[in-house]
Amino acid sequence: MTEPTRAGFVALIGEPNAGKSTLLNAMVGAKVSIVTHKVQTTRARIRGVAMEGQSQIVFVDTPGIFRPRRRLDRAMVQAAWGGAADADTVVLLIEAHRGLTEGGKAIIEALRQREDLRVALAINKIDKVKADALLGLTAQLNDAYPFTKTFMISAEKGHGVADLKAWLAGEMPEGPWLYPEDQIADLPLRMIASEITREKLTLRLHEELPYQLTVETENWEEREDGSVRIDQLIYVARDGHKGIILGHKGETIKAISKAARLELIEFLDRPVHLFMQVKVRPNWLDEAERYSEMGLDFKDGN
Ligand SMILES: Nc1nc2c(ncn2[C@@H]2O[C@H](COP(=O)(O)OP(=O)(O)OP(=O)(O)O)[C@@H](O)[C@H]2O)c(=O)[nH]1
Repeated sequence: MTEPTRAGFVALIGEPNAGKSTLLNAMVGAKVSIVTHKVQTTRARIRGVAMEGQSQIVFVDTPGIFRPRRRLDRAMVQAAWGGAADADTVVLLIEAHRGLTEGGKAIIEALRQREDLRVALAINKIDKVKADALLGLTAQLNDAYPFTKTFMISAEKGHGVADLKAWLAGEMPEGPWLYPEDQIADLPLRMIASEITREKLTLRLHEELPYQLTVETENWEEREDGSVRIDQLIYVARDGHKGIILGHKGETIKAISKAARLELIEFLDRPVHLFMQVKVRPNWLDEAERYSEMGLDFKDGN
């Protein structure tokens, strides 16, 4: 007899930088969500689809849950909790070397308020600590919350990822698959292209600036010769920011554009012509349209 098909949603939650995007990419086996060393890089509720036997696991990669101050931050937190509430299973990532931080405690406190959730614990970055340190941390975390199951993983090195994935597959409810088997992400290609450019900007620019800009893919043109022309706009809040992104004689934006183009060529597997323009829009952080482009809800007021 063949196994029944299963399909469901898994939300990855945790503090910024816990390794959610890295884990998602490790399970889906392709780069779908941008990964950088900087915190709070994930804005949209990006999904990746993983297959394991007869199970289809749809991952919701949520923005790090943190204390929101600005409107954009609040929209991100809203999206994070929205992702958790829709999920069949939630996986909380805690960094092994940081242990139970104040931020981690706040998330656990919030989880306690929601009895409907099934939450597994994944202690990530175990490559950074000694094995005996993990026992104490596991006990401490399981005292703080009744996790369905505990995993010790290194999302980056791949340790424990297969076990976690196999377990999640078994947790998915029986039902038909939600996506075609070969589809890895339901993000529109335009959004993936914007994310790739935003990642390159984040890697290249310093400090706060990456959080004060947004990238939109305005035009996507498939050409007869098999190549694609992509036009992107980078919105910044200030003139000064525009100058930084352009750099001396346009060198910075050229380097960013080149890096993004190379990645797009690899991702799309065809020639790419990429054009970027930087626009100053003092109020982009308060414009509803910018939010829907990022897959976030815009709330009136603050
Ligand atoms: N040593 C080690 N580093 C890891 C591991 N998993 C992730 N990292 C690193 O931790 C950093 C943050 O990882 P991300 O996957 O971007 O974290 P995130 O939780 O998605 O972050 P936000 O998008 O800011 O919420 C990156 O530099 C990763 O390479 C791991 O298992 N071991």
